[in-house]
Amino acid sequence: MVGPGAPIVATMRALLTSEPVVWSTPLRTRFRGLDVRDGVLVRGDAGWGEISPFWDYGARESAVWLRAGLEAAEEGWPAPVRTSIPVNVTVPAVGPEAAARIVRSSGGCTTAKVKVAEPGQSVVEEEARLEAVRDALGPGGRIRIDANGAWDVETALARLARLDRAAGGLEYVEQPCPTVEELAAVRRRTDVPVAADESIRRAEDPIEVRRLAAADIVVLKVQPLGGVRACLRLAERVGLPVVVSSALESSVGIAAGLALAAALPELSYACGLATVHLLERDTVDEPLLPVDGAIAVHRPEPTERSLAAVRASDATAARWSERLDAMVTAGERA
Ligand SMILES: O=C(O)CCC(=O)C1=CC=C[C@@H](O)[C@@H]1C(=O)O
Ligand SMILES: [Mg+2]
Repeated sequence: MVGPGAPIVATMRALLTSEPVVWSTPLRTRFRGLDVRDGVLVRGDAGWGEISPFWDYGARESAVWLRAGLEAAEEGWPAPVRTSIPVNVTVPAVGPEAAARIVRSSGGCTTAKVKVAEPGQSVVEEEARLEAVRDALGPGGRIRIDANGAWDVETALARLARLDRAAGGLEYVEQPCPTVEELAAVRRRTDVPVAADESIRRAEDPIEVRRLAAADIVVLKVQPLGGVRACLRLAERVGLPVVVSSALESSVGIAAGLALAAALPELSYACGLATVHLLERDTVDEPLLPVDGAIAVHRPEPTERSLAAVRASDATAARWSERLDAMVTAGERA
């Protein structure tokens, strides 16, 4: 992982004195073990940037997220080559009725990404979720699943056979196993394409995925990878098709994901950027949600009113203030 460089650290200090806004909202559905999402917004000459590393990320890893927020606020993003980004609906590890409802109210998405391998759930529950999603999408829809690295190779192969059948065909499986070597082993033994997520965003060397032929597709997330430009460079080096996905940000952070998806020279898969519906409240008045299965590339501005609706408690604000300090310090040391 690369840390922020020296010039960025100076900018950071300057920005952090300009009153970051700390926001917080409950989630509508528990996701990634979370019931609440919170973070910081900073404003610079180029607009608003979001800094919202998950709480289980340490200061050094979070310093990379900080750099993405500063890029948004201070520099802005490279010119777009498209104006609209096709997106998937994200289906958390919910029961079949809720899964179908989420797909039907997704704003016209024809691709669904379904969470599997939730602790405590059985493969039978996963099959029921996938069957319900297929029914709701119809035969022309695409279904991808995300196991967040929960399986070993043999479990992955056994689950993929069953889940591929239940889904009526899988577009791909995201991060079936934790390591790059295991991803490569799964890929050699299944026809279901493999996408790398954690093996890119939490790896010491993301290019390992390419070197070991471990994936057909890479998932890129702007904040954990340090910004739109860093992701564009990585996409070029890794040389595989890209799916831009969110880190469950508010619309300010999602706008950076849209900017990346809009600037990539090629984009052949729907992106995982339709996650604002998972949040009960948003940092802008008009959230970045899909219409006809796509989100228009733009950058909504928070307003006084929208920020008042998500303003965090004093206790949460104090925790973030301490955390930002730790991130800056970790960034300076990197
Ligand atoms: O890709 C999507 O459809 C939405 C984003 C998403 O699934 C995730 C966002 C943030 C944290 C992750 O656990 C999760 C993922 O693993 O891809
Ligand atoms: Mg993932």
